[in-house]
Amino acid sequence: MSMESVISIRDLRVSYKDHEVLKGINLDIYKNKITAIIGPSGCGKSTLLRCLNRMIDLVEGARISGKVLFKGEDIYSPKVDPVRVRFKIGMVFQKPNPFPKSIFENVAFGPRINGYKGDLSALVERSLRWAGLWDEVKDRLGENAYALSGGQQQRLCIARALALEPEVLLLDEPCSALDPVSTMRVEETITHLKERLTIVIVTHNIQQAARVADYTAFLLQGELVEFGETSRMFTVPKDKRTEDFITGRFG
Ligand SMILES: Nc1ncnc2c1ncn2[C@@H]1O[C@H](COP(=O)(O)OP(=O)(O)OP(=O)(O)O)[C@@H](O)[C@H]1O
Repeated sequence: MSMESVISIRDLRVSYKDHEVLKGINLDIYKNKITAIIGPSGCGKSTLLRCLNRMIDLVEGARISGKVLFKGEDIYSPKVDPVRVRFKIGMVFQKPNPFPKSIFENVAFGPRINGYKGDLSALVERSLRWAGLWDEVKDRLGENAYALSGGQQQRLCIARALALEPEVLLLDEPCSALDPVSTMRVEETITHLKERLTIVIVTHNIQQAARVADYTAFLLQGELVEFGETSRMFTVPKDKRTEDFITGRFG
């Protein structure tokens, strides 16, 4: 079966001032799959993720070259509006960052300012269901989001991203601030979500990649060492450096 690529990364290079941190990355992100980006601290995982929806534009001093094609169109083309890109390719960050507003408003806010014409309550409910949070919050939608636990806040941030109906969701170490039970809930949520959209997750946690990812990309010092199906890569890595990393010899 041939896989459909949603994002194609071609010879992507990023420098911060004179420091090149991504050195010509070529990678395809497949539709309705979960792709994990792993590698030791500082290898460029977050930088790569930020390039996929032009969040990198907001980083002062970052220079980028190469192409990121989203369904065939280069998102760095001058005629592309980065704000629209970020609607289509949403992002969830390491630390849950809900707005200091009600649970309902956190999810409704984006679609409303974006001129959503449909039934907002239905959209909020649907997004919270997809994020696996509805049952826990349905009777307290008016409460401040800060009253939720860290893990619930993170699922709320996922719901907030989903309310904009993205086709791809980028997650930057979404569980690193969470306890093991909350981590498990977020992982379950992500696993269900791939039926509806495409997911790219940066993780420090190799076990997490093994648990959730269909495909894994291993980065080292700004280079893509290896990419492939997670099950294959974690059992028969092609590169010695991949083997050393996943068996915990470094990183
Ligand atoms: N805004 C910035 N300005 C200058 N250098 C930066 C900036 N952001 C990241 N870097 C540098 O770029 C390199 C890659 O950083 P990046 O955050 O992408 O790596 P990472 O693999 O996500 O790291 P970690 O796992 O520690 O989060 C590092 O050397 C980092 O110090």
